[in-house]
Amino acid sequence: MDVITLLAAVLVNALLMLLALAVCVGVRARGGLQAWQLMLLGQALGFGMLIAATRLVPLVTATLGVMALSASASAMVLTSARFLGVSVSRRGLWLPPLLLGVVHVFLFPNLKQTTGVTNLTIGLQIGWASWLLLTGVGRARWRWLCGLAALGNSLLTVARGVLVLGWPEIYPRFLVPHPLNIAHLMLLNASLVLGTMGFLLAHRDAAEQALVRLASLDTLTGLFNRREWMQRASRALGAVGSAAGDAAVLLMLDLDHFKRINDERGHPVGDEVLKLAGEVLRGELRASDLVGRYGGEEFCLLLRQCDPEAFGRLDARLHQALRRRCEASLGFAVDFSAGAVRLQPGESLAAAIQRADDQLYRAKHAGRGRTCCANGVL
Ligand SMILES: Nc1nc2c(ncn2[C@@H]2O[C@H](COP(=O)(O)OP(=O)(O)OP(=O)(O)O)[C@@H](O)[C@H]2O)c(=O)[nH]1
Repeated sequence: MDVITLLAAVLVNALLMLLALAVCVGVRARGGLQAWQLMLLGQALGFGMLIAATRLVPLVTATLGVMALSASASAMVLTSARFLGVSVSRRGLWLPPLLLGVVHVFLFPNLKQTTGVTNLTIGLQIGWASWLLLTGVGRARWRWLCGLAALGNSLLTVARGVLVLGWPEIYPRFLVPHPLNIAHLMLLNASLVLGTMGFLLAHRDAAEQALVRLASLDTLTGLFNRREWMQRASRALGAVGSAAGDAAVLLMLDLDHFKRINDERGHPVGDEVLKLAGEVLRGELRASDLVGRYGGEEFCLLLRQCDPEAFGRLDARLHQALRRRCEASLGFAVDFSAGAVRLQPGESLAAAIQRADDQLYRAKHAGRGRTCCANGVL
């Protein structure tokens, strides 16, 4: 089989996938997919230059070709890191292509050395990507697909480097239709396709997770929205019913005179107060407690294992923390009224919320800035 044809096939394949990605997800696809588009572009440019090097100023075209391939391997590392949500050294990304270019110029046209250094460098770069992918956390299928494709590619590239440096007499020159060259280019082509499929899956997973987050969180405060909180609280309530003595408390909390804050200081300041309230609630509660924005300036809390003494302390802490946070950040204090009930075995969430709301109503009418409790909370 003709190696130039295979090289051209890699080039065309990379360009077609680049085009398909641009059409399907756009050239400005966020995060990892954009880096993968750069990786495909680097492959196309690199192999295009290597083909050109057979006819045109080989020193320049071959050097630019290996630099493009090395930059493309860096883009593969960047793609993996972005999808895995890890950071990688920037220097580790741009230094190999630059160094490789310089070294290539100095060693040219010594085939053994240029080929050895090029293959070892690019092989190790791809190995870095595969290591990130295969050791990353999570059970995502795409991680294994891309990681194994990169591992195969990396091992074969490093092996070529070792072979040419150690046993140059048996190393097949790149353009010779030797089984090793054919196998390498076929594997490279397959790994480009598998990598593109894998990272598209990763892109879809990330979009799905973002949608789930959007559907379950309140955008202003970052707390659970009403629907998500109700679902989680219902599930927890089931557990409370079965675990006698869980001593769970439901607390409904409503910021005081919030309309006045909006009217007198503006809606953006009102939004800031809501954000601070969200931060205070997140900061003061335990991981096992469930907090959500119930609507407007109203919040719902389900406090597990909350005995009367602990509840008294928490309630005082919440009132004080909100006043202090608003005073420090906005220059005026904000307080809240709240109603608390202890969950009864077998009680529905709706019934418990209604009881807590009655207590909240009492707190508002008793002068605000306080928490009213049904029997048994304190
Ligand atoms: N800035 C801002 N305001 C909101 C948001 N959601 C609801 N509000 C406002 O919250 C205000 C709630 O007003 P009220 O229900 O009268 O309550 P209040 O003024 O706190 O009175 P009390 O609860 O009796 O102390 C209304 O003006 C709503 O427009 C929001 O996301 N941002």
